[in-house]
Amino acid sequence: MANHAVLSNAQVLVIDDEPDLRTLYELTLLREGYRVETAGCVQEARQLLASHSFDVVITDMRLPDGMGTDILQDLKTQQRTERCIVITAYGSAENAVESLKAGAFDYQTKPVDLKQFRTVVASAVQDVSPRHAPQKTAAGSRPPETATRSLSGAAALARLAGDSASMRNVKERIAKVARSMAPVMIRGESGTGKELVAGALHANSHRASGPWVAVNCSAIPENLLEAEFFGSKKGAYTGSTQDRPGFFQSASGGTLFLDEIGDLPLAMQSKLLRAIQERCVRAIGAAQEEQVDVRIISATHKDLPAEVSTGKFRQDLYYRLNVIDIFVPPLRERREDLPVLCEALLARIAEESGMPVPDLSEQALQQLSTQLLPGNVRELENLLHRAVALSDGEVLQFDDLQPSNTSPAPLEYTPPPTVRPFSTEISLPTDLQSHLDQQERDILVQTLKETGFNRTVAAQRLGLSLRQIRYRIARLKIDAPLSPGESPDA
Ligand SMILES: Nc1ncnc2c1ncn2[C@@H]1O[C@H](COP(=O)(O)OP(=O)(O)OP(=O)(O)O)[C@@H](O)[C@H]1O
Repeated sequence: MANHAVLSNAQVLVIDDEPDLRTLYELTLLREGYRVETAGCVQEARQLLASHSFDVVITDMRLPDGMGTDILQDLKTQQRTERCIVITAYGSAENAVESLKAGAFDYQTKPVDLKQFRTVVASAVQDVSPRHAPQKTAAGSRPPETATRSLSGAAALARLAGDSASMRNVKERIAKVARSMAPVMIRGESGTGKELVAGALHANSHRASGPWVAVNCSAIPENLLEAEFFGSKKGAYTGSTQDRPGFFQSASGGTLFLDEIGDLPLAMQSKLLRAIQERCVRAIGAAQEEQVDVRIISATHKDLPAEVSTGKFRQDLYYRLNVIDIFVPPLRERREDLPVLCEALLARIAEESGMPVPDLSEQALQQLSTQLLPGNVRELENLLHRAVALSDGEVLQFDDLQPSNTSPAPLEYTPPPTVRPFSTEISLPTDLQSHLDQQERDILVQTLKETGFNRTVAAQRLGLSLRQIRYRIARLKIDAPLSPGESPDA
């Protein structure tokens, strides 16, 4: 019986040169309620595609007059909306990866498992189903379901603040690859926003209404990894009183985000590879394997090719996960994003704490731009959080902002004009506050002496207001005579 009655008029094109297989696929799809047409070679397929559009195209990789990737290429250059599923020979990982890179929605390996085949076609059809949904809206406008979905996808992209060329690239790439099944690997330093990128990929995919399961691989004790990933059955080990789904089962129909993938131990890497290749997992204590339909997005701050070459990361798993690669640049390479990032982060902080959005003065922004921020956007967020918590007015100050010298200055860092980065080679004081107080006192005393103890002129020289310099003189207990005409309690 068809599971997808509502989508029953979806049109599928099957391309395979083996008549038996063609018939098998055709019958399977007809029983699901789809309308099916078939072709035995590239040329025949092109004729059908030229005559009308389909929802899904399923093509064998090797065809008598060309390759399945030729069809993919056609669809791409003609900017057609058909989702393409490529069927590759068993064990031919390169072909599978190649077709995903070329824009295939998904692939299946031979011999095709019909249950899996139906699931994959159903997700591909669902992805394009709005065209077939009852058109309740005005011609040209989107049916409600798609509108909501694309809105949340757009919102997820908008959450990624930044207008620099590199961030625009990242966003374009997200929009481009979100809707395929291809695994994506996100690289970037800690705190650059990799998880936000992963979330935007999910929100813009056809799985947006499915589950989103984010896992920090480095946070799970090694002996629990298998149970956490693949689940466990009741009684599988002492104390397991009920069946527990693993990450794969929980993410079924959605996206599994594997953060810090580089920290996964080798033994677990092999198990993960198998699960990805076979699309099956076996819960601990289970007799049977179960099929899982998840899209994998992984992230790492490590140099995984280097880990591969030292044998710490499996090369085959690396290739499986890294079909599509997205690099999130560090903040120091997109300093121009600082103002809009601050604005977005402050708006978020204010919303979370139910307070009005504080203003960031030019001066405060200047102060921030002197920071190296090796912790990237997370560090910036923490600084802003602190400033908001400590500020008493609506305009933020960073009175005690210190140079970030916790990690070496990156070589390619170019400071913005007029702002000098702090040297990382200063000798570090043991008591920072008294060290800074002493420096401030020396500067004030020297300026006061040079201006004949005229506080107004000294303040002007140092870019302070009269009130500020008076406050500092008092705080640092500087013994300065009053300037002529100045009242002691002014
Ligand atoms: N472009 C951005 N716009 C707005 N907020 C951002 C942006 N990039 C990162 N953030 C915020 O910075 C914090 C860190 O981001 P995220 O957790 O995505 O980084 P990450 O690269 O995954 O870090 P890690 O490698 O340490 O897991 C989050 O609170 C996130 O919301």
